[in-house]
Amino acid sequence: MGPQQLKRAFLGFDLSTQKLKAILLNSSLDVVASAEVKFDSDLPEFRTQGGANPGPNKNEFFVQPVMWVKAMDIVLDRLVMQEADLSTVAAISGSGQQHGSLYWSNHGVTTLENLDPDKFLHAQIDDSAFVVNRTPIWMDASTSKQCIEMETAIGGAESMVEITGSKCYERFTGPQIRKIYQQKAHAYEDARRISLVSSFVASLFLGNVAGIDYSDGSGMNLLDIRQKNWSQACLNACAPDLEERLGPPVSPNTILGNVCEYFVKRFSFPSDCKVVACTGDNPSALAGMLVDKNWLSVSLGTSDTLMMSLEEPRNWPEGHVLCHPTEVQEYMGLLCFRNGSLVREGVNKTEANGDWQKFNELLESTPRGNFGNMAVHFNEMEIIPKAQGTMRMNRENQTVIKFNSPQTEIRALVEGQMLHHRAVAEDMGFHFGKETRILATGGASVNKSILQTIADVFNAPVHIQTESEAALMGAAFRAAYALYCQDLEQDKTALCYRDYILSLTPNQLELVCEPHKDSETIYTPMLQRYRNMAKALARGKPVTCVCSD
Ligand SMILES: Nc1ncnc2c1ncn2[C@@H]1O[C@H](COP(=O)(O)OP(=O)(O)O)[C@@H](O)[C@H]1O
Ligand SMILES: O=C(CO)[C@@H](O)[C@H](O)COP(=O)(O)O
Repeated sequence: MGPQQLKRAFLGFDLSTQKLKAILLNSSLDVVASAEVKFDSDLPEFRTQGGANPGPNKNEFFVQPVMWVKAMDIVLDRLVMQEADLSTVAAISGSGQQHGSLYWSNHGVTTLENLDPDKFLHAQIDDSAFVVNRTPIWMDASTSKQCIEMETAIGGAESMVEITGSKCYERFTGPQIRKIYQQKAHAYEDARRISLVSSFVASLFLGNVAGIDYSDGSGMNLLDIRQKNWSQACLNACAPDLEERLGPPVSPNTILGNVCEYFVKRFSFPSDCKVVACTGDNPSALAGMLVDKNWLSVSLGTSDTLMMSLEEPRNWPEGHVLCHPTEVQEYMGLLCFRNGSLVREGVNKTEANGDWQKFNELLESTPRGNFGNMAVHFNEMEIIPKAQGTMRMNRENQTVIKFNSPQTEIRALVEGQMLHHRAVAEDMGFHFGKETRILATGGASVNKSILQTIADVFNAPVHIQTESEAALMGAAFRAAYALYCQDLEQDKTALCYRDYILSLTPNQLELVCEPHKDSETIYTPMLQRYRNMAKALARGKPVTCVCSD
């Protein structure tokens, strides 16, 4: 490594549901600075709760895109306050919450191309930069009509799965774009370009609307995941003249160009600092986890997700197959559960005064299996199964309104969530056996009591990494790898992504929880009971109640 390379740093961003995070890694991929902006508390003027605003209609959720622009101003200033040397940044990449979309006006695109370094980004990229100022995010589940229309237009859900890797899901970008086309026809007409949250992050640094990468693009019901191009049939089923608004999709390893002058003048980035295509936060987490194919990756962010690498695309009736974020010939499987951290946070507030330590003490004070008391908490419309509501069942299989102790409530919640995740994964053909190992990441992965419940319910050891934010690390790692590939150009001896990153930094995995010996005996029968409860909720079955457990 030459002296210039020794000074190289890599900058990663993660614009997820509740915050914008940034991390600066040196050439050995050690963390040298990090900063974050929490939307609810740092930007209260946008009145988000858990990073989102509820819309006027049922199942609608949105964000004002200017909030994300403002967050970028603040997070960069916070890095500078830590004396992070941005003049050494050789490459930048990022990740973003999946499926959310931004609609650039003509004026917005022109502004982006001519940013004035004397002003904050948000003073320039303001409301007038977007034709939709309440922009839909992944939590929005209001597009059932558009999902049916798109699937019908291309010959049914199976065809949609075959082409795009997923049947139509309400939060996916295609159905969301179609809703805007139908309900805000003028805005759609005026939208010059459409970005995903991830490609929006890249666009800011590029000073130009950036291409959508194959991996995050797989969460739109628009990309042909085998051909790695927009599917004409899906575009036609969605909205007119869409291809020109999306621009050509790009490989996640693409160097999009140099950072724009704004960042050179305002923050002293080198003028040849590269902007690498950004991707979705779940693909980015997989890129940050660096595990091989025997591992199940679990992200406990706002949503809970399960992820795994796949050599070939599969046609799953539920769940998602995405293009892989680092191995261009490969794919990844993704299951997303919407009722994750925010539901745990809610129960923590009511049962333990919002104190996670107390929450954990109560969880640990109850036995595995919770004496047969079980709960399903789908506070918001769940993704698989499509169901909403709460159900509690005691050991006699009677539904109850509330359990009579906070500890029973807490264990029923956490076991219920993990049983849900396991049941859905098993129903899709996954087998959790002796060889299964789990790697956890995301905000709730710091909680060992929750991780122990995962170990027990999945009957598999659970590990964590030194950095609990795999999506953020994945962003910076991908920036480093893209630069390495560029340096080697056509060299066929180039290391693959994982080998290259591991050649610079060891993947420090810490085994945090092993399953108890009785786990399988306890949780196997509970899985079937759980499935019945979730099915009853999905059918909207009226609940017959007794008073308590
Ligand atoms: N000690 C903890 N125990 C359980 N959950 C926690 C703990 N600390 C943070 N969390 C959860 O982490 C969530 C945020 O995770 P994070 O990965 O930052 O979210 P996102 O990436 O979706 O913005 C919060 O909603 C919070 O409930
Ligand atoms: O919708 C999905 C994945 O399909 C969500 O996982 C979003 O990508 C939001 O991620 P987090 O903020 O919860 O990490």
